[in-house]
Amino acid sequence: MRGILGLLINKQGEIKLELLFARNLNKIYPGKVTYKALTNIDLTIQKGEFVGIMGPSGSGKTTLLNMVSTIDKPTSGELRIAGQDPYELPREKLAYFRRRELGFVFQSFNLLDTLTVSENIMLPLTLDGTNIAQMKLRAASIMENLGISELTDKRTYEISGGQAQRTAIARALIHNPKLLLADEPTGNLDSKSARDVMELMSKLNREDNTTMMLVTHDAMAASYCHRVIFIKDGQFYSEVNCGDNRAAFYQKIINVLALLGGTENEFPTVRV
Ligand SMILES: Nc1ncnc2c1ncn2[C@@H]1O[C@H](COP(=O)(O)OP(=O)(O)OP(=O)(O)O)[C@@H](O)[C@H]1O
Repeated sequence: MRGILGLLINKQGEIKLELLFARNLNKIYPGKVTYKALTNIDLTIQKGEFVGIMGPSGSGKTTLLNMVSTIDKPTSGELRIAGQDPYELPREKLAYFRRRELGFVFQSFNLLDTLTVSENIMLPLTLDGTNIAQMKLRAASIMENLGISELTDKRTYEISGGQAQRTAIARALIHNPKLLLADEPTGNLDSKSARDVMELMSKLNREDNTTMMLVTHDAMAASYCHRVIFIKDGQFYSEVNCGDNRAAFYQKIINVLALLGGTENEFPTVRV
């Protein structure tokens, strides 16, 4: 039974909060030749879940992420984040909703070179007008939690890729977003740093119950999720669940990727 605010009561009588609820999402890109990038996508993510999205190049992953991140409106379908349809909000409120409720982590880190690590992390709070002492406290606390306290005064060009991604994750989480959206967060990292970043995301998900959606080509990264949804040609293809054996989950992901096809270099599946 589904109520308001995304509350769902399952057959066992447990109350679950649907952080993300998407039904029948369709996206048609207009143009001389229109292109249907997503067809009837259903996706539900419950509070505290860590969900991966995979699929070959051009399958619609970024399009889906853009819909969920409220950057681009679906052509049709229903979307709610924590019970709110973001596209019902007027423009200014939508920008505020995106800033308050969502956190973003990108492949290219998107840090500002002119700022120190801690200034980068505090950036979302400066936009909200939080006072400086409070911002510094919050930044120090999250940096300690993410193991990057020693980077406080460093500039972004003085830190490694793995440290830059940790900084970006700290920045994404400093305002306690309801949903963290990560787009290929390991795409620019060597395999050791990639593992470290995924370990960190997994820890944040477990310990802080942070809800996460991860778009990736990387089976190793995806194997840190609770479940992975595969899309192909803009449509749902299949879903695999982690269960309690991550090695077996990794193998299941590899198997689906093999069935999905794609170019040889598309899925870097060699990280075991
Ligand atoms: N603005 C746009 N206008 C027209 N077509 C687009 C637009 N953006 C994406 N597409 C098309 O929609 C399809 C899905 O693109 P999308 O970027 O979502 O795929 P993807 O799975 O993220 O791919 P990749 O893994 O290569 O990043 C592709 O065929 C792409 O060419």
